[in-house]
Amino acid sequence: MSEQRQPSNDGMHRRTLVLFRVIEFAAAAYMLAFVFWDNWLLPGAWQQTLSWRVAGAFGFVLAGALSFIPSFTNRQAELGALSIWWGLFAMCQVFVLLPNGFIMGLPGVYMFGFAILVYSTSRRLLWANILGFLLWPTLALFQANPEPEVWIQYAVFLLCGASMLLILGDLLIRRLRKDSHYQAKLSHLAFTDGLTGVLNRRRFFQLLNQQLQNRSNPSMALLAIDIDHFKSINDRHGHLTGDVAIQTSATIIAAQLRPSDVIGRTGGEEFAVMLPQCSLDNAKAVAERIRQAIANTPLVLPKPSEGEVLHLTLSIGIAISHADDNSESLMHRADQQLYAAKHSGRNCVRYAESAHTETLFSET
Ligand SMILES: Nc1nc2c(ncn2[C@@H]2O[C@H](COP(=O)(O)OP(=O)(O)OP(=O)(O)O)[C@@H](O)[C@H]2O)c(=O)[nH]1
Repeated sequence: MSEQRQPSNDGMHRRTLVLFRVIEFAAAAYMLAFVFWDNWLLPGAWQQTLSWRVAGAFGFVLAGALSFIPSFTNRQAELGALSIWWGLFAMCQVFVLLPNGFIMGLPGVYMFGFAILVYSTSRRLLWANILGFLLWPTLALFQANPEPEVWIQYAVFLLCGASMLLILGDLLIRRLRKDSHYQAKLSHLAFTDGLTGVLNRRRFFQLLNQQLQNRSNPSMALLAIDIDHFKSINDRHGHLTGDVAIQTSATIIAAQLRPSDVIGRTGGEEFAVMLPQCSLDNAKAVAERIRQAIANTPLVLPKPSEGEVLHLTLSIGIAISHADDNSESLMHRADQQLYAAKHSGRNCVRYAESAHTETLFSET
């Protein structure tokens, strides 16, 4: 039926990507800077820990660099989580090697814990991240085999940290979901015609222009559709009945289309249908199917004309796109054919063989 695409969120996507790269490269710089910090605090310790710090920094640089490869750019959350796990792992190895490293390392573990929250964009990732948060320090603890009281102290801090991250992560995920739900709702409202549920005029023409700019597409067909004598329906039965006639027409037209076809309401009782990759012969068949479906479906009227039956008819104009068309020129040709169909007595399909000829295709 009608295509209801989400708006592209390119601006936001680019900002997130830039933020991701800044975080990754800043984390790498931080890892390396602490080599010198340790040397100042603990003279000589940096030599022991250098390789793990460099390895940690390498993980961050790698994640940042991968984000420049197009196939990875949509996987920032997973990439970020992996790099943070790796950073945490490298940092835990550093703690094992430093005297009193575990006590000194707790703030660092927490810092990494909070960093993984940035990349916990789904519940699955949140759980995986919390597992990483618990796993690496515990493994490092086994390696270091410290005094029992350090074990207990560490285990308590880790479990407190993990539960805190779980609560915060869950709150963040709820917020993210609410935002994206709200965004989807807003774009649905902005792109959809309130009466019929098909695309509104603005969105239809946006998509039409996009299709026409996509030069890899062969010719497309555009149908301009208008309900015949609609004013008299309103005048005789009232606007409520007129609205029902418009809604019913949209539903019947949409039911005749392929999933890749797009229908929009372009005016009061006017619709347009985009048929991508469609020859004139196929477009004529679709238009004729639509015309017949409407003509053969009697509309049972609502109150106050309950019980009465109305027979709607459509006039349809077809235009086939040229290489240099934009939405206006293509719509203009389809409209010309629609007016020709109206002048030929309505309830028929008209199309142009070429730019200069027009042919009456069907008539009842
Ligand atoms: N009920 C209802 N009527 C609408 C809506 N939008 C436009 N109209 C009415 O649609 C009618 C369109 O009439 P015209 O443009 O004269 O066309 P027509 O009577 O269909 O005549 P032809 O197109 O020549 O067959 C007008 O009376 C508008 O007020 C709407 O959303 N609901």
